[in-house]
Amino acid sequence: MAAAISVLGGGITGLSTAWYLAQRLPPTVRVQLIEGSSRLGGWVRSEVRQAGGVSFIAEKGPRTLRTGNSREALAVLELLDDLDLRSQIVTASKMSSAARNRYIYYENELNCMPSGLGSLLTGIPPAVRCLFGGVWCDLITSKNSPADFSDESIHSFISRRFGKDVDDNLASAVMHGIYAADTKLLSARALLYPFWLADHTGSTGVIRGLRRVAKLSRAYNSRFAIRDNSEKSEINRRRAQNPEFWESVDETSMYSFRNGMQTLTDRLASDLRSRPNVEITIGQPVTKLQQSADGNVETVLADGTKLCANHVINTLPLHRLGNIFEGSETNSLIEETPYANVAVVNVTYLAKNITPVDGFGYLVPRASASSSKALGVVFDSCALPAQDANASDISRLTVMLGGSRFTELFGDPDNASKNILEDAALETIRTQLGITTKPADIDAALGKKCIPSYTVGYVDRLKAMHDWVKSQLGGRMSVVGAAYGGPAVPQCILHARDLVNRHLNLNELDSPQDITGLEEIIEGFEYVK
Ligand SMILES: C=Cc1c2[nH]c(c1C)Cc1[nH]c(c(CCC(=O)O)c1C)Cc1[nH]c(c(C)c1CCC(=O)O)Cc1[nH]c(c(C)c1C=C)C2
Repeated sequence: MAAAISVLGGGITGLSTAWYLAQRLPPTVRVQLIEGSSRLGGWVRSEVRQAGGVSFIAEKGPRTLRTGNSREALAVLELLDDLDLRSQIVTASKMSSAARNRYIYYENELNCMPSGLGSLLTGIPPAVRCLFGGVWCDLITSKNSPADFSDESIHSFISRRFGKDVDDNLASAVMHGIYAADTKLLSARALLYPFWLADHTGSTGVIRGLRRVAKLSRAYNSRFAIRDNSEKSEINRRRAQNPEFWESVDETSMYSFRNGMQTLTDRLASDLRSRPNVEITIGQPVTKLQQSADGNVETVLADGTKLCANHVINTLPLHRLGNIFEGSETNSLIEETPYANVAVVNVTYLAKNITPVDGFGYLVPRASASSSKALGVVFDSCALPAQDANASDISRLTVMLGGSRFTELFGDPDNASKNILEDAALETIRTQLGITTKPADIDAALGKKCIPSYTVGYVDRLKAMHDWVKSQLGGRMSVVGAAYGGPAVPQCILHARDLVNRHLNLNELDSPQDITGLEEIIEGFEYVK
């Protein structure tokens, strides 16, 4: 058999994994990308819609990317550079209202989050006041963690150190905006690691402990910070080649593309299609993964086709993994990781500046949950006005509904009614933003099981997953994606790039490599007291 690698899943992780492989492997090695649904791109979906004679974009999944000097932000920028997408970018400058004004819906008002110490001088909104008491609480409260514990919920951790209000008013809102999940379930160890470590490894409280912890969390931080001279010189080379682009990036706080985020996945897909060593199969879910008689990996598809490869890189979500390893025991990460259901309702008005305030949008904390079915609202037109170039007199908003309360509020996600979701979005806009105008367009889409929840015990379960992956298919499988290295688009892309580099550094893809893709993530959570 000629050398081949299979990549399972055609979302942003699968596409970028296949792209890095195709880019870096010799053309004699085939890359097989397999997607079960009828389209590539996964949760990244930018729909072009029309109303009142104008067309506009409705993002159904992630909608913006951040700039900055982190490895993940730079990995995306490098990828855009390679895909020649620089001219498609639309940006929000660091001085824009979208970059500076982010709100929390608290006590029936939009509370603007401080964007620096200066902004505190103009008044402290009610939602933020608990922070001062919270800091004081941490400074004066002696160590109060149980002697022997390995993890706790974010809610428990924050309440214990900073007071319950800091979670109820602020942290729960932030976690809604990232994971669409409840801090009572999410893991403090996994998601607030430096803070958790400061508390866990000392007796001085979290804030005083952070300085000491900088050393202990070096392995964790090294996942996010530019590592060595070769990474630095690569960025410098690109800066010298395209100085205007990189200087404009320095002024930017976030960006997307003129025609939405799908520009990125579409370009990855079209680039892959143009490569003779890449084969793409869509519309065929994987039903089974097994070792073939010659020791390689056989991917069995729904129509019975068997694709053989020397190695398989699995980007499928955890809830799809269990049933393709027939007869083999799975592990706790696969069995116990819940995924959030989020309804994304795009609402468009034929009027400019319809929101009472300018900004990125707002998040709803637990403290306001009883009066809100929404997790938050994004002011899309305000965040990236350049996306409305074809229709300057419109306002696009996105209402996010559901999360851990989806079933309680809207019933079984499998039977969720589009009308009920759209009505809930309009009610949110009317009661929270005071907008009573009829929209020109409204469209709800359900992201069923779209974001993995890193719940309490995640780090230990990740280690079990590492051992399990190693034991499968004779060491010829690795995993990558939103369930492991973080759910953000840049995290998925960076994880894919790091994994491909790790594989290629070993060189011999036709023998078992024993790389799981989880090594660095697990190392990040290790420390010596
Ligand atoms: C479909 C809804 C999503 C919610 N969270 C995510 C999605 C796709 C994933 C996500 N969102 C953010 C991050 C952190 C990384 C980052 O760039 O900051 C992740 C992993 C932050 C974020 N939250 C919202 C936006 C517009 C962004 C920027 C990145 C992006 O476009 O996804 C708004 C928002 N997202 C969700 C809710 C409930 C919400 C509320 C206003 C859930």
